[in-house]
Amino acid sequence: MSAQIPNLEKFGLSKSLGFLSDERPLESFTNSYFAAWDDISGTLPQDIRSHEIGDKVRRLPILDGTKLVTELQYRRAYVALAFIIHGYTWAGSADGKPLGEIPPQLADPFLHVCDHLGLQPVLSYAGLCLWNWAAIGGSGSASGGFPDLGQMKSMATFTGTRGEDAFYHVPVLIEAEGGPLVSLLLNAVAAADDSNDAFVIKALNESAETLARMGAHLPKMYPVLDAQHFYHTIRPYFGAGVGNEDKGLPRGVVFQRSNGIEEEVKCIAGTAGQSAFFQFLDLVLGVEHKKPEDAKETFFQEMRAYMPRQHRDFLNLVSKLTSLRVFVSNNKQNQVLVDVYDNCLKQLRLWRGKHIAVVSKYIVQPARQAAEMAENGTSTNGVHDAKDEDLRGTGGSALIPFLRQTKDETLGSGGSTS
Ligand code: HEM
Repeated sequence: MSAQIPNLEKFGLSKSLGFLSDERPLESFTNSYFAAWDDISGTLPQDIRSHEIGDKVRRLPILDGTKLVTELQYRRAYVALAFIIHGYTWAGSADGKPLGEIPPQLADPFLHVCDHLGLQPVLSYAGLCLWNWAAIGGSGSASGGFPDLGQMKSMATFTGTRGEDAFYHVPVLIEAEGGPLVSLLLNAVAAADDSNDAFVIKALNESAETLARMGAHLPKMYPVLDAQHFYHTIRPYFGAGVGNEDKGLPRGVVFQRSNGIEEEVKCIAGTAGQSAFFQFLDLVLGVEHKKPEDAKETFFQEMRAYMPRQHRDFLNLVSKLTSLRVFVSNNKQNQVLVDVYDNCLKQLRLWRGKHIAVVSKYIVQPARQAAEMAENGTSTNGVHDAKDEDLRGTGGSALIPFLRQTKDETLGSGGSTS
């Protein structure tokens, strides 16, 4: 009897695009009632530069979030409101101090939208990447496939630069490339349950090829996104309640409701570590990550709270399936099976190695330079704590040791890493 494989459609997932879903994100609201949110999110880079964002938000009417109808409208609202809230927080006041109190014009609808989508009230990976892309001038590439980096635009950004677009869209390209693996690997799990070695071998071979193609998208970031621009100008806008207590958000982020109630929240900042796709790969392939000694859960378990409810529920079901690692270790006599499994894990490990190089360029190196400048007294932006503080990931992880550990845990059968 085949294993109970979850139905992708029920969780809003696509057979070809995986967690990106078949329906493309809305570029604007079809209901003109929400036009004010489109307007503010559309001019965010200019309003941030001029610090007009604070006044614009205060002049906003309180729109009724319960008038949103479809999932696409809710996602559009999440992207627009989350970007406006982070822009308001970090650039809303002319004196440069963050504004940790979010007024009812944003608080009321945003908390409703997050509740509906099952998301924490903060700009997370779904808002930065999954639901924040469109093809420039139409549906896709000239050849009819998924658009490439130069053909994509964001619905919302903080700086309006192509570099910021690339930071959001390279993950989208990787999710799109890897999308077919969701149904393929689930079918492989079912085939393993039916002792169909031939199908599992074919699926693992295809998966290894797809993982290699996913890795080829990562360097696309390099020519478009400048590391200093990312580190000093874009990344600070992702800042959330956790880790910014001494940077002007002592109570985290406080949502002021129109009924007078204040809701204090401390969330971590958005990171691609919140991608459900990579957690899916780890689960079906049987990659296990250890939690730090002093922690209640792994980084990956913690990140599930920051995924849309549908994605979290899907992963919970997948985590109950028997992984392909178990099937391979029960069939060690089939050397072809062992080899294709090991090759697949090797490709995932290589992807993680390439990702570490990206993180080194965009966080570790600029953080070191900033720390050196601060030590030499040549810093102009008051960065004194780069060594201790900024070498943590956006999601709060201990960055390079964490990413190395994650890569090293991506083992082949019998613990192989070659
Ligand atoms: C400038 C580009 C990037 C930077 C600076 C960056 C930074 C980071 C950091 C710091 C972490 C550690 C977790 C944390 O946030 O605390 C992380 C994890 C992660 N990132 Fe990235 N990242 C970048 C690009 C990407 C891309 C393009 C993807 C593709 C979807 C991606 C996927 C992941 C995943 C899946 C993890 C979890 C660790 C793992 O599974 O290996 N990142 N990233």
